Amino acid sequence: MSLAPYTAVMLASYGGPDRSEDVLPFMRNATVGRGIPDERLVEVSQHYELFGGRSPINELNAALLERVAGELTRRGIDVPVVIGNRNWHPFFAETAARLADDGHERVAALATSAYSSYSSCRQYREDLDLAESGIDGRVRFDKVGAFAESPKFVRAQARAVVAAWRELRSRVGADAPLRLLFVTHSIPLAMNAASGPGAPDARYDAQHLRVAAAVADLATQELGEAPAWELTYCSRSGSPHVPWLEPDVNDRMAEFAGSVAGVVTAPIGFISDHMEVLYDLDTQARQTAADEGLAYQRAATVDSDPEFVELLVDRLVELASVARGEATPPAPPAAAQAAPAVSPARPTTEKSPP
Ligand SMILES: CC1=C(CCC(=O)O)c2cc3nc(cc4[nH]c(cc5[nH]c(cc1n2)c(C)c5CCC(=O)O)c(CCC(=O)O)c4C)C(CCC(=O)O)=C3C
Ligand SMILES: [Fe+2]
Repeated sequence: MSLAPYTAVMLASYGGPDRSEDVLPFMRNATVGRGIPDERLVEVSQHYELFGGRSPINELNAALLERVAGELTRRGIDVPVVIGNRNWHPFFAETAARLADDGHERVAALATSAYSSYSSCRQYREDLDLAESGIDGRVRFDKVGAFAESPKFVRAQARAVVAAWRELRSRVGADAPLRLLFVTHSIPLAMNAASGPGAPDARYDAQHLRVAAAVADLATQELGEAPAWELTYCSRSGSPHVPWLEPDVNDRMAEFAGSVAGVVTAPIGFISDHMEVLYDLDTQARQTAADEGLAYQRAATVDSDPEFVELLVDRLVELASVARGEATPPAPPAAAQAAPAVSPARPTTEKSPP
C-alpha cells in the first residue's frame, strides 16, 4: 500500500503549553483577534495551573502519533509522521520548514479535530496555507476532512459509553434512573450556523447529534437498555453577550438533581483527554455531580481504541488515492446530501410534512 504522492504525514493539532510561563502566551495565540476577554484567559490559565502549568495534549499527541505510525507500518507504508500545531511549538510553520529542508513536497495533514466547524476545521486549513506560503510553497499540505461521522468512530465511542454505563450501573443498581450526557466543545451560534458545507444538517451541532444518536443506538443493543441521552456542551468562552451552544453540561446536571440518580458524560467532541476533559469533565462536572448528589462516570475518549487509529489511517490512505486520481473525494455526510444548500427540484413523490 502506498501513500503517494505524500512522502510524510503531519499530525496537525491544537498545541498546548508544557510549563507555566507558556500558558498565557499560548492562550493569546489561540484567541488572537477573537475578542475573548482577558478574564476568561486568566480563568482558563488556572485550569492549566491545576495540572502543573502544562497541557496533557502534547504527550497525548506524541502517543497517538506513534500509534498512527505503527498502523501505517503494519500496512506496509513507510513514511515519517511528525507533529505540527496551530497554537504552540512546534508550529505548523516550524514543522513545514523542517519538512521542506528534508525534501518533502507533498504532505498529508491529519487534524486531531473530528468534526467540521471554523475552529476545528477551516482554521486548520487557513493556518496550513499560511505555513505553506511562509516557505514559498515548497511543501503543500492536503488535509484529511472531518471523520466523526464514520462507523469506526461511532463504534469506538459506543464501546466507551457501554463500559462507563456498566460501571455506573454496578454502583447505583439496576433500577436507578440514569442519564447519558454527550459532551462537546461549545462554539458561538454564528460559528455553528456557518459550519459544514452549507446545508442545515451540516451544522456542528447536527453533526454531533447524528454521532450521538448512532452511538446511543449501538450502546442500547449492547446494554439491553436504552440510555436516555442528550447533547450538552462545555468550555463556553467569549463575551456573555454572544450566544454560544447550550446547555452547559453542569447546568443540565443541576436540573437533574432529585429526579436522576447518576450521569455518564461521554466526551464525543474530543478525541483524547485534553484539558477540557481533565478540567471541564473530570474536575468541574464531577464536582457538580457531587454537589447535586448524582453518581458520576466519565466515558473514555476514543484515543487508544484500535479501531479509531485504523480509521485515521484509512482516511490518510483515502486522501492519497484521491490525490492520485484513483478515487473520488469522500461524499459529505448523508444528511448533508439530503439537504443541499441549493435545493434541486423536489421530486413530486416527496411527502410534505403533516
Ligand atoms: C470546536 C473546538 C474544539 C474541538 C476541535 C479541536 O480539537 O480542534 C477545540 C479544541 C481545543 N481547544 C483548546 C484550548 C482552547 N480553546 C480556546 C478557545 C476556543 N476554542 C473554541 C473551539 C474549539 N476548541 C472556540 C470557538 C474558542 C474561542 C476562541 C475562538 O473563537 O477561537 C482557548 C482560549 C481560552 C478559552 O476561551 O477557553 C483555549 C486555551 C484545546 C487544547 C486543550 C489542551 O490544552 O489540552 C483543544 C484541543
Ligand atoms: Fe478550544
